[in-house]
Amino acid sequence: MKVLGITGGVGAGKSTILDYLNRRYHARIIEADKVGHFLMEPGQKVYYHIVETFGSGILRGDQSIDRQKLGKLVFDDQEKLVKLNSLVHPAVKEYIASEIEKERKEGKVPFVAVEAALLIEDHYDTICDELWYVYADEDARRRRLAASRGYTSAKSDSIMKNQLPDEIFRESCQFVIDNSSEIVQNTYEQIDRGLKEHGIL
Ligand SMILES: CC(C)(COP(=O)(O)OP(=O)(O)OC[C@H]1O[C@@H](n2cnc3c(N)ncnc32)[C@H](O)[C@@H]1O)[C@@H](O)C(=O)NCCC(=O)NCCS
Ligand SMILES: Nc1ncnc2c1ncn2[C@@H]1O[C@H](COP(=O)(O)OP(=O)(O)OP(=O)(O)O)[C@@H](O)[C@H]1O
Repeated sequence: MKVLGITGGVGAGKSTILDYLNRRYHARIIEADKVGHFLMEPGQKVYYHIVETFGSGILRGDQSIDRQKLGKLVFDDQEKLVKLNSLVHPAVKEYIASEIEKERKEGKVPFVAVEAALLIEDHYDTICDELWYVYADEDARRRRLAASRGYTSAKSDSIMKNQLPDEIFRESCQFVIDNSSEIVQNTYEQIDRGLKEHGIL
C-alpha cells in the first residue's frame, strides 16, 4: 500500500484533488489541517498547551479555541507561528503515522493520500512514498479563496508569505499537478496519468 503526500500553497487545490482521489479511486484521505483542528479541541492533545502559550484571549465563550483569532495572531508574527507549529506539528504527524499503520494492517484501501501545505518542512517524505506538488498561479488562488472562504487578498498574502516558494516545492516533489485551469477535468487527467506512471495503484 503506497502513501502519497499531496502538498502546495494555500488555495492551490489540494483538498479538491484529495476529494477526487477518494471518489474515483477509493483512497483513504487524511487532511493534516483537519487533524490539527481536531487535536486543538478542548480535551484533545494540544489544546491545553496552546491555551497556556497564547492565553485565554484566544478562547470562545464555550472554551473552544477561536482559530480565526489565533490565525490573525500567528500569521502576522513569525515567532508565534513557529511556536504554534512546534506544539501542533509533532502531534499531527504522530496521529497521521498511526492512521497509516492502521490502514496497512487492515489492507482494505488501494493507497493513502495525506494532504498538507507543510509536508516538506515537516519531513513527511519519511512516511510518504512520494510527494506531489499542486500548483496554481497566485492570482487564481487569491480569487478562489476570496470566492469560497471570503479571504481578503491581505489574508491570502499573510498565509502565502509563510509558505515555501514555488521553486522549492518543485525541487522537493516527484510530480507536479497544474491546477490553474478552471476546467477541473484537466487536473483530474494529470492525476490519472501520475497514478499510473508512478505505480501508485
Ligand atoms: C492558525 C490556525 C489556527 C488557523 O486556523 P483556520 O481554521 O483559520 O485555518 P486553516 O487551519 O484552515 O488554515 C488555512 C490555511 O493556512 C495554511 N496554514 C495553516 N497553518 C500553517 C502554518 N503553520 N504555516 C503555513 N501555512 C499554514 C494552510 O494552507 C491552510 O490550509 C491553524 O491553521 C493552525 O493551527 N495552524 C498551525 C498548525 C498547522 O500548521 N496546521 C496545518 C498542518 S498540521
Ligand atoms: N481547477 C479549479 N477551478 C476552479 N476552482 C477550483 C479549482 N480547484 C480548486 N478550486 C476551488 O478553489 C478553492 C480552494 O481549493 P482547495 O480548498 O482544494 O485548496 P487547498 O489547497 O486545499 O487549500 P488549503 O491550503 O487552504 O487547504 C475551493 O473553493 C475549490 O473548490
